[in-house]
Amino acid sequence: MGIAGGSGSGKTFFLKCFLEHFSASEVSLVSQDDYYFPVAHNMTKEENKHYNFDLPSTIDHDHFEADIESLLNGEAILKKEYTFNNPDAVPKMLEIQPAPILIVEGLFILHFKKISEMIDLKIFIDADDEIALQRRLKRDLLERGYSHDDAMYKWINHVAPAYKEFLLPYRDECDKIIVNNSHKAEDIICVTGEISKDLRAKLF
Ligand SMILES: Nc1ncnc2c1ncn2[C@@H]1O[C@H](COP(=O)(O)OP(=O)(O)O)[C@@H](O)[C@H]1O
Ligand SMILES: O=C(COP(=O)(O)O)[C@H](O)[C@H](O)COP(=O)(O)O
Repeated sequence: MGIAGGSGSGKTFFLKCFLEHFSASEVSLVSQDDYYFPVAHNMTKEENKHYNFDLPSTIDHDHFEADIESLLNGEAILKKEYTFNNPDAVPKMLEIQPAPILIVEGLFILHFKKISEMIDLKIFIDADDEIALQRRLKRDLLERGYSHDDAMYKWINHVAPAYKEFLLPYRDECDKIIVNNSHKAEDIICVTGEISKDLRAKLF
């Protein structure tokens, strides 16, 4: 199953609700964010602001693809957690076990052809630009230590153009488009309930 959607659309939120319906041994999850090519730790704030993290070329997609293939072949993988631009965070080594349901999540999973072809159920989380921006601003200011201006700079110059070029063109090929403009969890809880019921009936 693939979960795509722009930054702030609610991919992580959707997954959190979805995973409530399963035990750990039933689902495994790989996130595109864990496959960023490493960037220099001594980047200045200014360099970080201009580094575009929203291009497919920033992702080690060969490694991402290989790990997905391993999991589909029933082999566990070992992956270093991505800690965004936080030099103080110590990345954990994540051991991901294969499971009957494999979820692949991220911005460019539909753009990476090989990955897209491996996905049976494609889900697109869709939120209005303004709502996604407000969610992202909140996160960037509180969790990532960006100023309002720097967060806006990234949104205008990196995030929004990447969404148009590398994500939106694939929206209509998805099996389900889930509109997530709400500030409440009910809709997502309901839709994840339906999808998990279908999957359970098919797989278990
Ligand atoms: N339906 C919703 N109800 C309440 N909060 C939501 C909803 N959808 C998203 N959010 C919140 O918006 C923020 C961004 O969502 P997130 O899932 O992190 O987006 P993404 O992973 O696509 O960047 C998070 O703080 C999340 O909890
Ligand atoms: O978050 C980053 C990088 O963070 P930083 O620029 O702080 O290193 C990317 O810009 C993506 O837009 C993330 O998308 P998502 O919100 O989908 O995880």
